[in-house]
Order: sequence, then structure tokens, then C-alpha cells
Amino acid sequence: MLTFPLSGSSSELVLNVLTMVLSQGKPLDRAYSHNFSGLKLEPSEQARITFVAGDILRRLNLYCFIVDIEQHEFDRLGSKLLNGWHLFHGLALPKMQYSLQVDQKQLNEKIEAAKLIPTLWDGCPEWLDTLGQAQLGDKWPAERAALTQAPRRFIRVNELKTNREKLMTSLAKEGVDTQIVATVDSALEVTSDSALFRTDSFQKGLFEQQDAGSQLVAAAVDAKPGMRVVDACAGAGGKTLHIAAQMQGKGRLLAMDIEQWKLDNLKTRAKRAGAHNVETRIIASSKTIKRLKLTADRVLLDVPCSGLGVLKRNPDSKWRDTAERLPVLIDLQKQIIDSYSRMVKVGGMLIYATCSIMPDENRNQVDRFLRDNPHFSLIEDETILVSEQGFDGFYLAKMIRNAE
Ligand SMILES: C[S@@+](CC[C@H](N)C(=O)[O-])C[C@H]1O[C@@H](n2cnc3c(N)ncnc32)[C@H](O)[C@@H]1O
Repeated sequence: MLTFPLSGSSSELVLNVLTMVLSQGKPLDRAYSHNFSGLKLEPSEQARITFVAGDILRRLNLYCFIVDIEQHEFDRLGSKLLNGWHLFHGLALPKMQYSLQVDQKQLNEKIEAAKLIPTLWDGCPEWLDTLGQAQLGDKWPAERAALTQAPRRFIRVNELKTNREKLMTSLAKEGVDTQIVATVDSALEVTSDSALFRTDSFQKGLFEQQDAGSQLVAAAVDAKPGMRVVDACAGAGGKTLHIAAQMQGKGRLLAMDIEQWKLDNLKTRAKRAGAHNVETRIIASSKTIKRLKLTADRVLLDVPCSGLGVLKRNPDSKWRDTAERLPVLIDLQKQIIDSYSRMVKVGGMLIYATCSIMPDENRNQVDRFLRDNPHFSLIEDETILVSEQGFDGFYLAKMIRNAE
């Protein structure tokens, strides 16, 4: 949270980032990299900018409501919204070159009115509220409220190179404060506004930035040295690298995806991490999967999903997405689990995971798979709810293949 207002130049940056997201439809991370590139921002100032932009997007409809503007008017009236944001949080107004003023009395009346509308107070678009209610029932209001919070920063210690205590010490020497996350063995929470990627510890591959919930997913794979493991939707390898550390560099770890650029990115990260047993393979057709039939001790399917568990981090997506995307994703997840589960050998484990908290993408998908594939049985599953541990929301299910 801010204790003093943004400077004029930081306010301009927030407005530029939000205009790219809201008026040009760009993803938030791309808007940040575009606007920050070439600037020598102090890490603490960059943290303040990302906090404000992120918070505005997490509760965009609320902030628009209290200053009486429509979302599509942001490129013209953004300065009014930013002024309203400062007043809402009890801060003085930022000194912007041109800005539209807000009537404090009207703003206070609007805030009182908004407090009576929970969905508005929690920055929730209507489609998402309807979906959340239908999927999670009584649990939804707590999740909806938790998704308004700023994401915490977590890193995963790379056990191929160091351990948590040593990493804490080296980071402290570089001015990065961290604390142990008691419930996740591999995780540290970063408690200072430091620029992590500029540290020597990062360049040496001692850690990766990874949410603690995501670390619980890779931990569930429980890969052992010498095993044959497939991470079939590996992307840029967040979980692959964690699995490589579990395997202590021994055995075969195959990282697959349909996007070559992600696998290229993964190779760079694997090199930095010293994860030498990672092999990448593009999925060019169903033959790529068929060739691996009944071969793997572990298959991780971290499938494409709605991302509704990670909205704290990616709040822009809830203003772009609609409920119509969900059935399409559920169908894709069904195709992936039905086809890719063939790679698991008898006695091997299939781990299905999403970064969603919605049962239709999670337990309902797994139940349907188990009904259609009786040679698999469920070991356990877990939904990591955003409101419970303060991590991002994830789901994971561990299944075993009992027969061909
Ligand atoms: C949730 S992301 C994976 C994130 C990654 N496991 C990590 O921890 O960083 C899902 C990935 O599935 C990939 N994907 C989409 N369709 C696929 C398919 N049919 N087969 C394999 N991967 C697919 C996407 O390119 C994306 O990288």
C-alpha cells in the first residue's frame, strides 16, 4: 500500500500502462515491459507503480463507479480515475501535468453506495460473479474478496544449486529480504521491493520466481532420481525446473508443449538452473504422444485453463474474458487428459493441474476422466483456494494407472 501519492511521472506511467491494457487490449505484463523498458526506475518506485496499476485493475469497476466514468472512457478520463483512487485510499492528489478533478463530497457518497454492492466492492465483473456463484456457491464470496488483494512475491529455491537458508543469506547480502514459507518446503516470500532479476543470485540460477501455490503443484509430482517424467504442457518450464530439482539431475525429464518459443525459453532457464536432464520436444501431432505410450513414471498435465485462480496477478484478464471461453477450455482439457494419459505406465502417476478454482475445470473434469478410464484411480486431490493460504489458486489431482 502507498503512504504518499505517486509522483507526476509515475502517474503518467500508470496511465500509459492502463491505457495499453484497457484501450488497446494488451496484456498487463506486456504493458509493463513496454513502458518500463529503457527507464532507470528505482525498484521501490517500480513497485509503487505496479501496485497502483494492479490495484486499479483488480477493482476497476469500483474505481470507475466512484468517479462516475465508464471503462471505455479510460483513455480520456484516466486522470480522474487516478485522482479518485488516491482520495479513496486517503492520499493527497498526485501532481499530474493535466488532470481532471474529482468532487470529494460526491466521491464519498459513491463510496458509501458501493459498500452496499459486494460484487462492485470486490471489483468483480457480472459474468465472473455469476460463474463463481454457480461453481463455488458459499465459498465464492471469500474467494471473490481474496482476489482483490495484491499478490505476494514468492521464489523457489533451486535445490540443484543451494538450499533455503543459504539462499536467504546470499539474498540478504544483495539487499533482498525474504522469509520462510512454513507450509511450502521450497518457497521463500520476498518482503522487500527489490529487483530480483538483477541480483547475482538470480543470474547464478539459485532461484526462480514462482508462486507458492504453483510450487505445491510441482511438489505433488513427487519425481524421484532416475525416473522417466513427462511435463506435457510445460510452457516456459516453471514446474519443469522444480521437477528437475526433485530428480537431482538424474533420470529423464521430457518437457513438451505446442509452442516452440516457450520451449526455447525453457531451455535458457534450464541452463541457468543447471537442470541438465531436461529435454524439450514440440508436440507436432498425436504421433508425438503415441510414441510414448505406457512409458512414463510420472506425467504432469498442467493444462491450459481459465486462469481464474491467478486473477490477483493477472487482473486484466477478467475485463477481457467472458464465460463463453470456459466450455472451450474444458473441451481442450478433456482432449489433453484423455490423450496424454496414455503416456503413463502401469503403476505410474498422472498429475492433473490447473491454475483455476472452478470445479468444472478441476474435480468435475477428473471425475469424468475416471468414469471413462477405469484403469486409473484417484489417489488424492486438492484445491488451493486463494482465501485460505494467500497463494494463487490452483488445483491438483494425483491418479495412478492400475492396468493397461
Ligand atoms: C498453464 S500453461 C503451463 C504453465 C507451465 N507448466 C509452468 O509451470 O510454467 C499451459 C500450457 O499448455 C500449452 N498447451 C496448450 N495446448 C496444448 C496441447 N494441446 N498440448 C500441450 N500443451 C498445450 C500452452 O502453450 C501452455 O504453455
